Amino acid sequence: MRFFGEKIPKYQMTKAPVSQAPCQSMGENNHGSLNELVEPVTQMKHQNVRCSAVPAVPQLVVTCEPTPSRTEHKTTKTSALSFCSHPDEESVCSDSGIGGSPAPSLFYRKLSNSSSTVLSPASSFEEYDEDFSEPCSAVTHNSQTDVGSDTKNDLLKPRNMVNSSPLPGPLKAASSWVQVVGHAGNFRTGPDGKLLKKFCELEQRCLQELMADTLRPYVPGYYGITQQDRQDYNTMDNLLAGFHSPCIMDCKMGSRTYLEEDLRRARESPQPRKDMYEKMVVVDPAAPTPEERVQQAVLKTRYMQWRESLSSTHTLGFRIEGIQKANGTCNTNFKKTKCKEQVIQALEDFVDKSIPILRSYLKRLEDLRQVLENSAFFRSHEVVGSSLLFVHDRTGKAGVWMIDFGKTLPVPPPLTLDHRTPWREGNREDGYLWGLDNFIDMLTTMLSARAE
Ligand SMILES: Nc1ncnc2c1ncn2[C@@H]1O[C@H](COP(=O)(O)OP(=O)(O)OP(=O)(O)O)[C@@H](O)[C@H]1O
Ligand SMILES: O=P(O)(O)O[C@@H]1[C@H](O)[C@H](O)[C@@H](OP(=O)(O)O)[C@H](OP(=O)(O)O)[C@H]1O
Repeated sequence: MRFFGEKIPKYQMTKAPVSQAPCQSMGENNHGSLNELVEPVTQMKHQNVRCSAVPAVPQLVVTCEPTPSRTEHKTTKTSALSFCSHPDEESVCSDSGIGGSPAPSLFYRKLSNSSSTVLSPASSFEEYDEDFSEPCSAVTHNSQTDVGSDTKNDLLKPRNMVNSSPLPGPLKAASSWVQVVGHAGNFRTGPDGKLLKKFCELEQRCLQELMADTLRPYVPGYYGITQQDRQDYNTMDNLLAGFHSPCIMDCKMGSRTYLEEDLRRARESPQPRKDMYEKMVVVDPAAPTPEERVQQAVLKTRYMQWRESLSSTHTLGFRIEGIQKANGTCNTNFKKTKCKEQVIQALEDFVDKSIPILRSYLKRLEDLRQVLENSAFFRSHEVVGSSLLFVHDRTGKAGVWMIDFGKTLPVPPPLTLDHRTPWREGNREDGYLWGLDNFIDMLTTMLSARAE
């Protein structure tokens, strides 16, 4: 969801139609549809107007200590609106290792969503604390078992992105961070224990707005832009701070993982991707259509829809992306975790069958649901590809936060979303609350089963 190099995110240039799109018929309890790309929608009339719901972004300047080990000095950010432009920057990772995004200047590739259970580079969280010299290299995950992945490059590139200078004492907590899934090379640990995520203007706008919304306690605190080595980062709280050897789970929320705008772009200028074809056939050789087989490539939206139907995204409105256990074991092999029983089994394993932890998560999610239902931000945004990050440790401390707002878009007023209505193209609904309802029901079921 990164848009490095883009002048203005395309998503902000388009106002999606509200009612004129034809409705795909979808069964009950199914918030997704696999057909959108098969039949081009000719009745849609998109207006290319700038979305007025996007507020002006105040200039933010955050400076931080230069990296002593580097010859390049950081420059102070002067304009919060300018994009970091890395048009030549190669994809930092690829699950397939064969090509990556068709538009490398616009998108960053994803690394860490592995299809296998792997051991974290460090065997336990405590080890990260000791590793002052390379905080992220020890904590950035890579799927060494991903088929076709260019493991050497994948491992090296993220490390090269890391500020490898020794950190002074008070920053020790900064090294206590682990990335479970997501695009490699997107993060750095920053000063004062903060987390730096590669700049994405959409995400910045959301985080800024969220700081003034009732959702604030449920998102990482946002501290503006930090520039390091000529790269801009959004600076945010490290949600793992204060946990000891945490267990971490990333769940992607919603019944849809691509934007309506992505569909429109795919129709207007289809860019079949070989890397996604490869990822697809590794999981299911029979999945590509004959046409895709000839092309040896699939559209991203088609790949995303396939991933949604394979996992619990369509049936439950959320899916588990990855789980890191306290002992450093990391499992990102949840692509086919689809039915309730499979999800419950993964959750039981995640909490190590702990009833108090389950109760804490349930309470936190119920509170979050209440806040979401009344949040001005939430009602006015299509929240796609965002995750809930679950964190607990052996002391019994547990928390859940919303992360990843790179594909969260304001909807054109007066449109508002309830996040439960099944998606029909044009209504912008994302199924977030439907997924949260299902999650809460599942935890409730798990707890009542244990009470029997
Ligand atoms: N504020 C945070 N505090 C602690 N860990 C975080 C935080 N934000 C992200 N992470 C870690 O980084 C991972 C990836 O985060 P995020 O989804 O924001 O990245 P991404 O590269 O945008 O992912 P995606 O592939 O879904 O686009 C999370 O699973 C989590 O382990
Ligand atoms: O989990 P998988 O199967 O590896 O697939 C990736 C996943 O859907 C990411 O969410 C997506 O990034 P965005 O959410 O940012 O679109 C990425 O697209 P990308 O390859 O274009 O980065 C996909 O490759």
